[in-house]
Amino acid sequence: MSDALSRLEAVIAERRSADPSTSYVAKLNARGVAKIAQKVGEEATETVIAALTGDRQELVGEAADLLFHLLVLLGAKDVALAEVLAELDRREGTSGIAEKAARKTD
Ligand SMILES: N=c1c2ncn([C@@H]3O[C@H](COP(=O)(O)OP(=O)(O)OP(=O)(O)O)[C@@H](O)[C@H]3O)c2ncn1[C@@H]1O[C@H](COP(=O)(O)O)[C@@H](O)[C@H]1O
Repeated sequence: MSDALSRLEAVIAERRSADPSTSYVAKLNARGVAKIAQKVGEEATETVIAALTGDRQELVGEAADLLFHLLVLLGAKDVALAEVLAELDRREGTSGIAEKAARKTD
C-alpha cells in the first residue's frame, strides 16, 4: 500500500508547480494550505457518511479521496509520507491505550 502512496506523493510533488488550469494539485496549492486543509476535512466527513450510510464502493472512493487530499496537505506542509510511516512504525507493537497514556504525560 505504501508503494502506491509513495508514487502518488511523488506525482503530487511534481504537479505542485504545474499550471493550475490543467492540474488539480497545482490549483489546490495555489489556493493555499487553509483551502487544502478544508478539503481534507470535507473528504473526511464524506468518508464518515459513506461508512455510515453508503455502500462498500462509496466508502472505497471516499477513502481514496481522503488519502489523496491528505497527501496534498502533507506535501504543502513539507511533511514527507516517510515521516508519517515512521511514526506508525514507532507505534507498532505498542498498545493503543498505552500510547494514549504516554502522550498525556509528554
Ligand atoms: N488521486 C487524485 C485525485 N483524487 C481526487 N481528485 C480530484 O479531487 C477533486 C475532488 O472533487 P470535489 O468535487 O471535492 O472538488 P472540486 O469541486 O473539483 O474542487 P473544489 O472547488 O471543491 O476545491 C476532483 O476534481 C477530483 O478529480 C484527484 N485529483 C488528482 N489525483 C491524482 O493526482 C495526479 C495529478 O493530478 P493533476 O494535478 O490534476 O495533474 C493524478 O494523476 C491522480 O493520480
